Amino acid sequence: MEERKVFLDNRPWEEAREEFLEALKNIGFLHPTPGEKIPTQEALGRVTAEAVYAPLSSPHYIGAAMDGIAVRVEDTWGASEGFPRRLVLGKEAWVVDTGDPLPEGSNAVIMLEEVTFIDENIVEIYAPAIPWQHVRLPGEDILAGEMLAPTNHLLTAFDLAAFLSAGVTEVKVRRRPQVAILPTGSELVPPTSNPLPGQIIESNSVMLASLVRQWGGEPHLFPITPDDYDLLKERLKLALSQADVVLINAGSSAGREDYTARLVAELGRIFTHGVATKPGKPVILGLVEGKPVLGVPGYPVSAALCAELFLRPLVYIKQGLKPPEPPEAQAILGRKIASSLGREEFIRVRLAQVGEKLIATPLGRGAGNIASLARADGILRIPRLSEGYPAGAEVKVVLLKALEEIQATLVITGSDDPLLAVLGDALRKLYPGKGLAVAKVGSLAGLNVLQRGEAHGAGIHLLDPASGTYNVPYVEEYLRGEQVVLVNLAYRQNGLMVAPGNPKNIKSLKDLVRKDVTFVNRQPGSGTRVLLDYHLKLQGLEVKDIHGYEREETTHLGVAARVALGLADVGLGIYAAARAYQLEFVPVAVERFDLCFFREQWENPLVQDLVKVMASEEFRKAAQRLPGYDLKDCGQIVWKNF
Ligand SMILES: Nc1nc2c(c(=O)[nH]1)N[C@H]1C(S)=C(S)[C@@H](COP(=O)(O)OP(=O)(O)OC[C@H]3O[C@@H](n4cnc5c(N)ncnc54)[C@H](O)[C@@H]3O)O[C@H]1N2
Ligand code: MOO
Repeated sequence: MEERKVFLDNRPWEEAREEFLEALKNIGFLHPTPGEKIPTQEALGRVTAEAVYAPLSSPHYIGAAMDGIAVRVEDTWGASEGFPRRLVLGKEAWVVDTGDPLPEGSNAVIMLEEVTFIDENIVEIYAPAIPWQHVRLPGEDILAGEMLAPTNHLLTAFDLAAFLSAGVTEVKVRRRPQVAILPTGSELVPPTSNPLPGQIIESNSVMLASLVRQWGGEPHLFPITPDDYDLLKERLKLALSQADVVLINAGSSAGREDYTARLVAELGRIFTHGVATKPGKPVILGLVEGKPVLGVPGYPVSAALCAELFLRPLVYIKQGLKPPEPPEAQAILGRKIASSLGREEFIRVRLAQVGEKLIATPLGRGAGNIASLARADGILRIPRLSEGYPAGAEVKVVLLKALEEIQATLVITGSDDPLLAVLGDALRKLYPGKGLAVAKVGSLAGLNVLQRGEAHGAGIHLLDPASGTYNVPYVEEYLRGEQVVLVNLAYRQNGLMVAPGNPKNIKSLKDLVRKDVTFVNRQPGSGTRVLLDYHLKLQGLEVKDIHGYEREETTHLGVAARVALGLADVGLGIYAAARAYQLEFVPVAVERFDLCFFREQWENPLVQDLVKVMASEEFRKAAQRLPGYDLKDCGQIVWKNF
């Protein structure tokens, strides 16, 4: 077995990029791509390869700027309200429409509104005209020979219109930088809705290709290359013959089948293998046959970040552009975030405009969690030499979405439920541009988030075992002194999740104490645990008799996974979790899920729109796709203290 390099570099990414760009500059790679002529109509977003000059003036003839009559100024002298002048049509006055060439000899236009047609030959005017009034003169807009755009200019819709009006029908633009994308990995399969266990759907290429297009480049998508050194080598050579830059996706780390680094080293030179970022650590920056070859990690978020940091500048520079700085905003960190020393972390965050404050809440950090990148509103960078930030810290966030979109989005914290996504969808349908995002922290923690003013509302389902009532006792205790309203979202079924076919024939909570049944529980403090304990007590069942009661999971999905893997026979949770694991669901109890708002937010028009949507036919119809919900009180105020 050959020797493997296991330890990667751990350089600051800026330093690695700087060195790489310097090397590329020294070999002349950073010169912009050569020009190609394309029709002006197709040049939006392209970059000029040379200055564009106007062959024609615009306008290119003397024309009327208004509907009316063309006249000779001299013939209008002396006209006034008291002494109107009459002009003979066809001799002293000519009817013209906006844009018509001015008839020979005329030098002004009088607007229709200021003219009386006496008969078909005679018109009357009431004021003298001044030379060239309401007339567009040649070159007024563009002079023949004038420069319309300089070299290395990104073409806009307005440029294209200006070019065409000056007779520029073709423009020489930079050839789009060609980026070859080579997905690799024997586990990858082309996009499908029926992957087998162990097959990973190849999804990075579409992301990387779309980014390349957004930046102005042209992607060349290669087929999936299995982990085969020689085949990868062959494809890399082909890619180098077709593209300006080659990106090999995955196999960048130091595993048994991570060939990228070895291949780049064999064919060319590696500048960096490993940067001090999280995610994106095992990136490879190399040079083969005078062209950059980037090895980016396979995890989607790592791949996206590496492409942003190392590929994006190349695509811009090759077009003769400076990569634009992304927009940023100042935000307040909703909760504390810890980060490991030595690597710069790029954290996906959700942003919420609550009152005056823009609140940033960290989202999932896994490098494989692409949906959290899709949902993220921004990226928070934690420097290499920082261990993170406390809650409440002022931080700078790179925006992934427009601030107006973020400001039109309601953030509901607390407990998540699939019904909230359906509600958000209906909100978007009925009020385009408005949205709802869920920042799941659990019911009780949600009340805390509300108290800190970091979300607009909270979803809660907190059963008070003493009274058997929902939510109100908790709000009275935890939000004492605040003005609060509770609006019902739904009554939702909780049930027992069991293996398909219900092999242990579990019909109710009473079956949990059977000797042959093992249970998986939720953590203390979770709404589901409180619900379980309450119903056990009502039915006089003893927790000590439940086999597995002390085995805890912290999510509905965690419970479902355990049952699906056969590690437990049964757990309590919501229907959606059971369905995700194709488990059977035996309904046992109904809980009340309310949305909790402080008075200030209750009066927010966005919240009022949401409440209207809750009452809408649109939402109620859409909600039918989720079984196990009763919407009889949905949108109704169930309690308020102001
Ligand atoms: N012992 C160590 N293991 C790992 C290290 C390390 O330093 N020591 N680094 C970890 C880090 S950090 C990352 S990031 C990954 C990067 O690994 P690779 O670039 O070699 O990627 P793979 O292992 O092949 O793939 C990772 C993951 O991504 C999936 N993948 C790959 N390509 C695609 C694609 N085109 N579309 C969708 N998903 C893709 C792949 O199936 C894997 O699940 O290594 C850690 N390991
Ligand atoms: O650095 Mo890896 O890229 O954590 O995800």
